[in-house]
Amino acid sequence: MQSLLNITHLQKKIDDFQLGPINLTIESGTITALVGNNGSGKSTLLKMIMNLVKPDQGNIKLLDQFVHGPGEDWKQSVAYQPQTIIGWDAFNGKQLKELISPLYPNWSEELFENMVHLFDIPLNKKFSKLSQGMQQKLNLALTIPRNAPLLILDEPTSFMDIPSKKLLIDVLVDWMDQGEHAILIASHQVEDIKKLSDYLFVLHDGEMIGNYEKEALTESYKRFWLKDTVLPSSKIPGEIVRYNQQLISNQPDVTQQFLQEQGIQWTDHSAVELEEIISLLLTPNI
Ligand SMILES: Nc1ncnc2c1ncn2[C@@H]1O[C@H](COP(=O)(O)OP(=O)(O)OP(=O)(O)O)[C@@H](O)[C@H]1O
Repeated sequence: MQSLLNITHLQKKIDDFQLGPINLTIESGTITALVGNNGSGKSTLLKMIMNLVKPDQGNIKLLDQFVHGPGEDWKQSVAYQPQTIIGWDAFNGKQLKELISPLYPNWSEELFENMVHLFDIPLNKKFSKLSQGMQQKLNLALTIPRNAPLLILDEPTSFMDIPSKKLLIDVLVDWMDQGEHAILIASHQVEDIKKLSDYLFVLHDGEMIGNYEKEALTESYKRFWLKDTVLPSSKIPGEIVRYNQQLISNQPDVTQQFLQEQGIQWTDHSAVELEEIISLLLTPNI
């Protein structure tokens, strides 16, 4: 099967910051959350996919076309919402829609109008006069209806109020049901990641930590509540972290076997919240 996005051995150095090597494949029908600490390279990676930043090494293919090659047909396969938009300030929403919509053959006027109504976006106000949250909403209403196979969103909800964030999740889930689509979304919002994503692509200080299937990731972490026993000072197999009588493991079966063998008793074990798992992945030196 042909992948929608294929990134291989991608590397970029900016001053003393090293991004990659990165390998990532995205298939149609999936949502990938791009998760990382501040300055980990999320926006830089998205800009490289959009050919706005040149990689030092590696390749990016969108529907089998090299993004950094001579052709530009790949641009029809992707809709991108950057964190900040330059050049829109002097235009109102209606004018922006008239400028943008003819560029996209699959543009859905119906979806645009629905989003304007849902988010109560004033189309006659200049972009520069809108609040930051309203700018994000208009930006989304001008991006999602392009109906490109791959939708790339860079922190789309950072200024949006809580009800609007929930509405956007519904819009994106509906949009995924409407055709052969995929989403790559950079986000620090745990709710977005929890509710939307099938995969979590995790970056830490430019290094690729992994691309995890969300359900498998959450199932692989367990918290053991230990009885009042003295634990060995060395790391227990599977141990990620321990605090007081709690031990978090990402290989619960191995940990459980070790505890049994050592006669270390525990009263219970429970699931670990995705938010805590992400924090643990992003603090690899604990
Ligand atoms: N134009 C630039 N000039 C110099 N350094 C840059 C430039 N763009 C990015 N960087 C550096 O690259 C690194 C990654 O930045 P990037 O914006 O990609 O991170 P991020 O993961 O999106 O961060 P955040 O979560 O804070 O939005 C940072 O160290 C940043 O300072």
